[in-house]
Amino acid sequence: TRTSKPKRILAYVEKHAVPGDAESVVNAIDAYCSRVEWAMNVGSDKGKILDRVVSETDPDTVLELGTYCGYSTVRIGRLLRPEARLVTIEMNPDNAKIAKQIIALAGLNSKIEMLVGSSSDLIPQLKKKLDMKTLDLVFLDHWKIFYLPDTRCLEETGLLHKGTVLLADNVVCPGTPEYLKYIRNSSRYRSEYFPSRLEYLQVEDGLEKSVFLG
Ligand SMILES: Cc1ncnc2c1ncn2[C@@H]1O[C@H](/C=C/CNC(=O)c2cc(-c3ccc(F)cc3)cc(O)c2O)[C@@H](O)[C@H]1O
Ligand SMILES: [Mg+2]
Repeated sequence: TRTSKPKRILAYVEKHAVPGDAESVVNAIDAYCSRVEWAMNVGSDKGKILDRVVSETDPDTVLELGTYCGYSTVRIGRLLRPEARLVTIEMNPDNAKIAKQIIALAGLNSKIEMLVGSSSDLIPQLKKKLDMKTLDLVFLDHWKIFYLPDTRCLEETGLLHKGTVLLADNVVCPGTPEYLKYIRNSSRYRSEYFPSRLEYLQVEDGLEKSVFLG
């Protein structure tokens, strides 16, 4: 069937990345999306901030909302300890299929589990399904209107603990106004904005890091 952008990204990664080398997978996607066609990966500028937050948090359990092609999934997974676990949720089965192959190529299958479905359906099941005690880090990068309802759901299902870090992409572009208004005004979070650039462009964007205070 006709190719899609995720399929073209996978083809480029298969050609240019080194199997088992997660760094080369990240670099291959960045090379393709900066030279050939733009794609909504967190990218290397915001990716460096993501790397620092992941390393400082040193999480045992990570939840990613919105896998897309798996760029940030691999970016996060490559920094996790062997016993750490990353669950990534993706509702588009075509994207999930591509991302699974990219994650496998990066050699990260042992640390990463992908759930195919809507986050609003799957978050309530996380607690029992994966024996998820609580989450140490959540990376929000799915449709921007879902950031707030999913955060509320995470609170209500008891998946957040004192110190859980929420890291949200695109709080400037495309923007997540309702989420920012809630999280910055809530006494249950301490938030910090990290200014950066929209992936592969010179447009302002940034990440919002919010620590749950319990
Ligand atoms: C509730 C639910 N459940 C499960 N999967 C879900 C889900 N909601 C979405 N997904 C999945 O996640 C990805 C979608 C990501 C959405 N990201 C963006 O829209 C985005 C857009 C830009 C952008 C910036 C400037 C422009 F001019 C145009 C676009 C940049 C970005 O970084 C983005 O992340 C996609 O794979 C979708 O299936
Ligand atoms: Mg994004």
